[in-house]
Amino acid sequence: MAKTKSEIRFIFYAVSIFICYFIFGMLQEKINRGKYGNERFTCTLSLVLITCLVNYIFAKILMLSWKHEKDTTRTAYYFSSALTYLLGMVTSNMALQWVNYPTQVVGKAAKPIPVMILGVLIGRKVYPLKKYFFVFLIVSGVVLFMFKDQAKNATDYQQFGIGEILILLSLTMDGLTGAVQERIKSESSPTAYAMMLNTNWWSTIIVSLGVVLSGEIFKFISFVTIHPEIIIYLTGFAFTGALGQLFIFYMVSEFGPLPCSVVTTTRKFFTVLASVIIFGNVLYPRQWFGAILVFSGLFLDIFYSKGKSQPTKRELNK
Ligand SMILES: Nc1ncnc2c1ncn2[C@@H]1O[C@H](COP(=O)(O)OP(=O)(O)O)[C@@H](O)[C@H]1O
Repeated sequence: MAKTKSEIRFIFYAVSIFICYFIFGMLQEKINRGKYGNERFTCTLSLVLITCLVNYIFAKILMLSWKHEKDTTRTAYYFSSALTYLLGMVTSNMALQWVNYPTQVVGKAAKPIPVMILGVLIGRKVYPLKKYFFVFLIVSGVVLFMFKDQAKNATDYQQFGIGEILILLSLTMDGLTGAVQERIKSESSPTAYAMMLNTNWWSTIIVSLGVVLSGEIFKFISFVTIHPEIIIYLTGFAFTGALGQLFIFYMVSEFGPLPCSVVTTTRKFFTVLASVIIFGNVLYPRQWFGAILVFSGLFLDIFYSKGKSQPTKRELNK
């Protein structure tokens, strides 16, 4: 019975993440890759500051409404996961100044891999061998499905450059965030709200310093004054991000960072799949193969990994 309930919650969180981040993704592209007059928006730190601040306020409001158990998580854990979470966002948004949106999304679709590897090396998590295989199937399927063939024109051919390095850095940061979250989850099992509140509190402080010390704040204010139309995108971006993040933290605190990254990665796949179906585009054989890999990986994972996860300390103490 409890099992079915937790499965229903998993599906509910996953669908909510899909919906929120679908809108979030469109706005992210609009903000980072859109043209404003003949200018581009490049205030990445300010953008991340808005995200963290709104996430913090959102969690704070939610926490006001009911009583919570005392959170015993070490501040050093929250601080380090906040720092890597922040660097992960800064580098992935910065990458968009060098590579286009599909390239960034395909690159970041590999997220479950660093989350898994660093979760084992640093987060003290143990996975059965088959779990590596299923995750590998899902990630390779998503990447195959979304990967765009290189442009035939030699001048369009892009070298491995700053954008790609930023994506790799971002993936490493995401993996480290997951690893620290894994430890938090197993040592003190805080609520989703407490995790969201503390992570965003520390990241807001760190990124505020960055925005002020780098002087980006002035550039941001002048950009918004000249192009006020961006405010509506920024508002929508922050709001859908905060709502989506609430479900992300529900997922992380209840099921862990790996299932969470598998959901966010398949979300990207389903977004592209839906647009292919809606616009009646034909799938290339490579995409068919990718889709089969994704569905096989998901299917196998659901049927063979069920109930095999390590219980948390709190569950053991119950
Ligand atoms: N484990 C996590 N802990 C905290 N925040 C997360 C986590 N996973 C995702 N997020 C938040 O959700 C946003 C979207 O994540 P995701 O869909 O994986 O896309 P991205 O490729 O931008 O990382 C991230 O920018 C981050 O703010």
